[in-house]
Amino acid sequence: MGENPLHTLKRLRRTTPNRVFALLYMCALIALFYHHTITLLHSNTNTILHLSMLLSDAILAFMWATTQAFRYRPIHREAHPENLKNVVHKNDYPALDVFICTADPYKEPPIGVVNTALSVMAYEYPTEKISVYVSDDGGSVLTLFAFTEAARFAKHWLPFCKENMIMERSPEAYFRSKHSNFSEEYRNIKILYEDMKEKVESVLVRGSVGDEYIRSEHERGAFEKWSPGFTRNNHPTVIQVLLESCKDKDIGGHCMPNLVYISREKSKASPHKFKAGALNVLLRVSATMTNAPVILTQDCDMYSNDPKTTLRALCYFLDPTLSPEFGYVQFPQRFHGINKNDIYGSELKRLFEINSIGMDGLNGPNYVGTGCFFSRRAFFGGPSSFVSPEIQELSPNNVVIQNTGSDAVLTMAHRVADCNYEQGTNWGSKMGFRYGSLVEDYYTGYRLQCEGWKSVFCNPDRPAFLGDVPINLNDALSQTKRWAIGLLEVTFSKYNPVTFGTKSMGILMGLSYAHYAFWPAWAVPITLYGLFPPLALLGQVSAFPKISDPWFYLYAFLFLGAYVQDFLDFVLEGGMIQRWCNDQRMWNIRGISSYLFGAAEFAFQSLGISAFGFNITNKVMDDEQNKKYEKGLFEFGVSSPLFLPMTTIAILNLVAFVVGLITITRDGNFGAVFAEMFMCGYVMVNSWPIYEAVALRTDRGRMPTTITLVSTLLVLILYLASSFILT
Ligand SMILES: O=c1ccn([C@@H]2O[C@H](COP(=O)(O)OP(=O)(O)O[C@H]3O[C@H](CO)[C@@H](O)[C@H](O)[C@H]3O)[C@@H](O)[C@H]2O)c(=O)[nH]1
Ligand SMILES: [Mn+2]
Repeated sequence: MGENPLHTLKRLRRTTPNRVFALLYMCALIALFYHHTITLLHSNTNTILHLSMLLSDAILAFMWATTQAFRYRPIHREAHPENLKNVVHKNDYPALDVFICTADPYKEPPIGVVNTALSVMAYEYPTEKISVYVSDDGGSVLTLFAFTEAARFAKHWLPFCKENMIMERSPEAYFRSKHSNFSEEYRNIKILYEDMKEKVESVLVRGSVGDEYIRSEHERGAFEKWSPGFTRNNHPTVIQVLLESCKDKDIGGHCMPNLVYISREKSKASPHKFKAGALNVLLRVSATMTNAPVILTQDCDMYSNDPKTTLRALCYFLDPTLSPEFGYVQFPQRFHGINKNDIYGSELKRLFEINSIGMDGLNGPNYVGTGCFFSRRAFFGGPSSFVSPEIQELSPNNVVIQNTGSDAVLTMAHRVADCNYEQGTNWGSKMGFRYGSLVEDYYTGYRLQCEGWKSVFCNPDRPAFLGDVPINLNDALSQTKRWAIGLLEVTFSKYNPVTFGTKSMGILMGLSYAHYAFWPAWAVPITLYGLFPPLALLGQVSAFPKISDPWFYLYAFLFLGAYVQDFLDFVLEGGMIQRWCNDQRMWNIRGISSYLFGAAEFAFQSLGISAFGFNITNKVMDDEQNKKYEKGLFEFGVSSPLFLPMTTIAILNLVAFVVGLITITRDGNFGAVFAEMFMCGYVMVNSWPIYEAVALRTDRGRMPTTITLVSTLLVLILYLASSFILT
């Protein structure tokens, strides 16, 4: 294989400068803590201020240390699917089971889920080897209806894509990108699609499947499973084989892939474990039907943007030289419809790309919930410590001999989808996707890697998958708030990455996972840096060294060093400068909203005061909001408590800055307050959309008056309180 490798990798040139800089920065940090110590020892005033700054800097320094793991050995990989033919014949490609999760037809419109399914069904891959399993946690007949329609449409769509070598195999994306081809074939397929879409959407609006849409007794039988007592939280299992490989043919007479709809049994009496629970049901049901050795997990909005993606993944699966510990290939989450400057930092480039290439040079990237090809074996214990499932049929090496739709298979499939099936088994603890965190993706990948599995990051230029992003601030922040809660669940478990992770995987991998586990800790320095410099200005005390003090330059170096390096990381990975500016703004905003509230909710839950769930991110496009998003305007609009701290801090810093300016013009000692003024200025620049929303806008997306009023009150309270602390 030497001449025609399946994949290659190269180490990035920035590695050595990164390491040198890390040493330099570490020395600066030691000096900083020395300075903190002497300040605390030598002054007997403003102890709370100094301790707050010390705590903030300690957390920032710890987070800095964790990022060094990502910068230690970043690599770029490239897959060469054109060389696959030298290694294996098409007929010997492994079978592929695709898992698509959806959970609410009103937040995740079924037509979108259908598009995702169609895009993978149409992969450039032997069709009879593909099986698509759709998990519907919404337990909705509307979603099943959409999929019965999709099964029919697929018989036209798959041959159309393959004959015309189409790249966008999600019909919605295809018709969006190509609206000027007027061949008859194009027109026909478009009519079929529009027709399906209209039916699916009108059924959704009506909330039930009308008689006129039911085409056979078989279909009627399926829809009648929604008997009167059927609710999304309490219903029996529904499994519907909509297409059966090779029994069903497309219009050209070729095989269709398997397409199976599953809504697992739900009962109020047993916890369903959200997405991890759904994925484990899919693991088991698919085991009874096809038991493919390769599994692809997909969120319902993440459609395939490149039909050759599975072949890229195969380059790693079929390489005998990769260690036997190879567990999964992760493609980054990438998105469509992000506005030009990415105002909400939705690209999450650091999370999905920059940190991933760093981990790729170690044991491999973390799992991000979607766009990931797993070896089925990875869900059953470590590479050399197989954990056998409770029944032989679920074992990763079991060969299924009966047909997907046969009675025996269906009986078994129903059995393993029961809500009580997992009682007394290893599912969720030692087997399958792991329970115990709202970020089941992060947690599962982490546990697999602790068991010894390695992974690979695959980031082709053309995005392999594209998904939706939240288009209003509240949705965007609620999503990261859920992540923060999920991460804290891991941090405060016995699997904390600093202890358990470093022990199982070594210091660098442990630090990589610790970086995420401690994300919510950013709330502390970001909040304190938002409060103390302006309060110090107002109280005429100093939080930082004066400009004439040599220590000032240490602060300047630490601030600029971190910022410039962050900027370079972003831009060298192909990021746009404007997007970086918004990315760092959103980092600040998340710190004082998502992370702060996530930590608070986690604390309440731990004390038994409240319980949290998985709030699904909205994927419905509101036209008015979308227009504003396209223009790059922040959408506030709702009186969300998430907006309170950021508005308070924005107002406080503005007031302090103005007061600071007045004192400077009066007394003329600019150098004494430069650092505090600079921090206020920095907060103000990042708060620009907030000022706009509070004072300048009149549209529905402006800051609700209650938020502004409460925030102003909070500023007053903070100011009064600070006069007791700062002396
Ligand atoms: O009880 C549930 C809740 C969610 N989902 C599905 O999980 C997916 C992700 O949900 P979404 O609301 O889109 O959350 P995001 O925050 O956008 O998702 C990210 O974060 C999640 C963990 O919080 C991961 O599961 C996802 O893969 C990752 O993309 C969707 O397909 C949902 O249908 C379920 O199947 N069952
Ligand atoms: Mn999502």
